[in-house]
Amino acid sequence: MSIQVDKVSRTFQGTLAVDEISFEAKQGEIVGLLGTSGCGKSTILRAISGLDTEYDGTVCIHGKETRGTSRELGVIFQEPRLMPWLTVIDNVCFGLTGTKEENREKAREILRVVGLEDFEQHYPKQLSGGMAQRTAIARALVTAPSTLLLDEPFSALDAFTKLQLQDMVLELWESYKPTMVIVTHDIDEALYLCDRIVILKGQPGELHDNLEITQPKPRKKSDTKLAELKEYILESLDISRTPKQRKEA
Ligand SMILES: Nc1ncnc2c1ncn2[C@@H]1O[C@H](COP(=O)(O)OP(=O)(O)OP(=O)(O)O)[C@@H](O)[C@H]1O
Repeated sequence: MSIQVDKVSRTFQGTLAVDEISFEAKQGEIVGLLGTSGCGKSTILRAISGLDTEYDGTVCIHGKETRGTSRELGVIFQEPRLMPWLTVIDNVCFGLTGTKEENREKAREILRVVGLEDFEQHYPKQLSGGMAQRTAIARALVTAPSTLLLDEPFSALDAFTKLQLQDMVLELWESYKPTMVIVTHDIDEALYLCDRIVILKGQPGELHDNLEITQPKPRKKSDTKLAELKEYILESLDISRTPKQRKEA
């Protein structure tokens, strides 16, 4: 499924938070929404997900204007949002419509993919942060949604778990190529995962750049082209200089 965001603006209590943002995620692309804090990345993702409908402009999913949630869209948030009274497997099954056995079979398959097959009877409080987030990823993926929206999915995790889960998401993407939009603050993460990076800047947030990243995946973290792109992004966001250097420029 492709996603077209066309001139989306959002005002909160009379204050413009994002101003006419437009971009496209083509079928099977991973698009990163990158920008400094408060520029409106999550606001845009909430408009795409349909969790927010009070925006101006349009969001089209596969060419059709949509406003509101859809089963075609899987959403993964920064925190796992698991139901504490349900086991791992029941959290993953929640929302599935098949028979109990069918649902459990599907859930077990995806729990194997995320490496949690031995923890299906655990409750959320018995899991580490990374395991809880893997459960949330399994829950979002169990319906094999054609589009996945991820709002800073790894930002609460330690550096090693974050790298592992980035690779896991890439492997899952390789397996059936869903369209993905991922909100991140992390330039390295965006350069590692994304086919396109949409850069927002300012308050209200405006579209600043739209970069296509053509390096084949999986990518080497040491790739010189990616290092050049990182420098370019840092400079364009004006964060490669100290406040003193900015003043002097
Ligand atoms: N429900 C809300 N009510 C009022 N203002 C809001 C609301 N949601 C977002 N905003 C404002 O909209 C702007 C954009 O917020 P948003 O959370 O989309 O930014 P962000 O780029 O995702 O930030 P961060 O990277 O810090 O999570 C901010 O100024 C924020 O205060």
